[in-house]
Amino acid sequence: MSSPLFRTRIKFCGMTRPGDVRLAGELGVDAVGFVFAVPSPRRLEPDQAAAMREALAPMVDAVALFMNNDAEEVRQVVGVVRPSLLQFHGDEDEAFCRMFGLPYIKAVAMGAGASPDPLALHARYPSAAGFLLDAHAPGEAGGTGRAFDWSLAPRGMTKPILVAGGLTPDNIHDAVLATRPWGVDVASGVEAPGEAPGVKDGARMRRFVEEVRRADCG
Ligand SMILES: O=C(O)c1ccccc1NCC(=O)[C@H](O)[C@H](O)COP(=O)(O)O
Repeated sequence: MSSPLFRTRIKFCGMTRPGDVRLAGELGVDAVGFVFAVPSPRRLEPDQAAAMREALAPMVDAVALFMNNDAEEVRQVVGVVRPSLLQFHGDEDEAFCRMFGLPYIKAVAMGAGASPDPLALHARYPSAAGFLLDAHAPGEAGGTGRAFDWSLAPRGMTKPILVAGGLTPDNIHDAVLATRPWGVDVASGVEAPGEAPGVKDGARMRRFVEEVRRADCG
């Protein structure tokens, strides 16, 4: 997608500290993600995420991320955290994804050379607000720091596409130019080296945003 007025949306995922959430807003990031997927090292309890939501600037989306969580847990998170968007990474079907009455993004596994058919995706999830192309293989968790082959990103998707997986300040410029997505999503690529997963690095966050904006001008 390119137009003089277009800007690539940015989501920082797997936030675990209020200060990182605050900085994301100041940097002009469009959305932050709170992870409730059981296998994730970035997993939060609902009340932790609710506390971090308080640090969120106005007009920045709070996204709640799930992977095969049961409906009761999703409902509890929706009630306590009040996300504006849901993101599903598991085997959830259309009926499950839509039952919470919020817009949702469905993650699509791009690992192991997968090359999904856009028509089939739209047919399977007609109510999805968009799709997130992530580098993990089917059945695996995200947040791996691995990239997928961007040339396999499906073309001709009519709904917004987010590209994710292994994005960093060093490769995001090329990733945006290669895929021209609606948005990009990053977890480990803006984290502080040597720190626990979820601990973001202010300088990396800033440089990531700068590089996306540079690509938007290209
Ligand atoms: O981030 C996680 O720990 C995670 C766990 C289980 C399912 C999904 C998860 N993250 C999803 C995301 O949206 C990440 O931003 C995406 O996978 C990219 O991660 P990274 O390669 O670390 O930038």
